[in-house]
Amino acid sequence: MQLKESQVAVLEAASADEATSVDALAAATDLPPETVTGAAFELEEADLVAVSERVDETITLTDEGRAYATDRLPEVRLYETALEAGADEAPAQMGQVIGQSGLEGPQVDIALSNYARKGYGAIDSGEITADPDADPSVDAEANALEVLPSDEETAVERVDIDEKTLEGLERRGLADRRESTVREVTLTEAGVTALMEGIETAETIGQVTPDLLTGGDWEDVEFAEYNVEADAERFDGGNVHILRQTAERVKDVLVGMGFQEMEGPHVDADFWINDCLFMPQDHPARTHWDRFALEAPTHIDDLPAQLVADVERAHREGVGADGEGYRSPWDEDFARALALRGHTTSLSARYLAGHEIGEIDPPARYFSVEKVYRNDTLDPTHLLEFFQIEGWVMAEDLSVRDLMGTFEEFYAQFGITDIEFKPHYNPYTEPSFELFGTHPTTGELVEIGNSGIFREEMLEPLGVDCDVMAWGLALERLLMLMYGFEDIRDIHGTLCDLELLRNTEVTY
Ligand SMILES: N[C@@H](Cc1ccccc1)C(=O)O
Repeated sequence: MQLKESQVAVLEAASADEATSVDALAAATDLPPETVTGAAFELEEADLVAVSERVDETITLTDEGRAYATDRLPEVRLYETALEAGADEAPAQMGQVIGQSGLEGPQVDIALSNYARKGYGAIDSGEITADPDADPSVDAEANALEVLPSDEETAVERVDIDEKTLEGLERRGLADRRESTVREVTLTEAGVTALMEGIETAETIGQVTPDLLTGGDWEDVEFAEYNVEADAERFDGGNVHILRQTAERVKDVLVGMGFQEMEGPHVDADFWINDCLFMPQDHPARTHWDRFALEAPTHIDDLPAQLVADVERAHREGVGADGEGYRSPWDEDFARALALRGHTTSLSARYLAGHEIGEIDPPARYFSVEKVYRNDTLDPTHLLEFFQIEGWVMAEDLSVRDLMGTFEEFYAQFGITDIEFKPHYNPYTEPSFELFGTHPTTGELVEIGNSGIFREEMLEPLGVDCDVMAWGLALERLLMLMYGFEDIRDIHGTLCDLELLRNTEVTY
């Protein structure tokens, strides 16, 4: 029998009595694992070996995990120092204990945040106590760090550590879990017979070289076949960001619900952002604290004169027999100031006023999924810019039931079926509702949007004489509910979670 060199090597290294892993065969034959896998499959085809497959989970320590495996966990070091300082008898000064513990930088925070959680003691107004009954030798995380292998080479198959502890270590970034397919090769009877009868090596060429081509040898040699199933190195290619993917899904869903898309400027006149929405000019959101003003140009050139007059009248005098308006100053120059839009309701105002695509007749439904800008403080749920899912429905007779039903239908498409509503106030809607959803891992209520039915004072000057219900929903918060991350910075910016961005598939 004649076989390729790699096949002969694998056949000779394999055994009929026990299964040998591809990695072990690679070590024994000095061939790369992908070559061994290829040869094994070819031999299996010829019935000379059997190949079995299983998925193994390997767990390794990260750099930080390795450091704690040697130096001990920060919270354990804090506990031991606290004991030395007598904190099991009387509270000790925290600053002093930390100083003595030798903990530095971020390790201090890590120690503090795990100390009480693990029952080592309490920390209160600058003082620390140590629970005399706590016992670091039964600390599940500390013990796990000791038995976990420290590098890929010695990574073991699923060690005997309970799931909760492993999850804890992973969350703290101390251990990494990875799944891999392990293939094992066993000689078949035919394989054993073939080996006994003797096998000749037929040389095959894996790669065409310039020498082969110029020398003409390519005509005589045998080329190896491609094996598309061979194990290959893990490769992380480019990917559409999940925020962008989800924005596309949201658009698809809304188009499916009969909505048309609005477009408009990111920088707009306060007139469209605020005045058309019956937002008084002295509203706190209109101060320089909240908005990003433009340095140049500072003002829009022109605004529709009749509309400006109608909006000004609504602000000053109100609308309808009982309307009172704000009876406060209204200044066209103030309305013409340019800013980055703080919501995309500016687009709704432009479209409803007939300023974009002409007069719109009921029934009509419009949406946009676009960026808005707010001068907020950065925290786990706020960024300076985010995507708003804006939308409105214009019809003769609309009620709160239509509004709630629309949200239920929309969010159900993303698997979210427990929306809650809270009465709210907006100058431009009455009634108004905030929307909440439940975070899938923390169980906390997360605000996901704001909505309502546009009031007369807004619609009359815009020339709309039927009902309009409307909303602005946060795309990033929808993502939070879908994928369970807790910090918006996991998907944005320098702190983002690359694994999450690489591995998350957007489904709906
Ligand atoms: N503009 C509101 C959302 C909204 C739009 C339309 C009607 C009601 C509320 C916000 O940004 O929070």
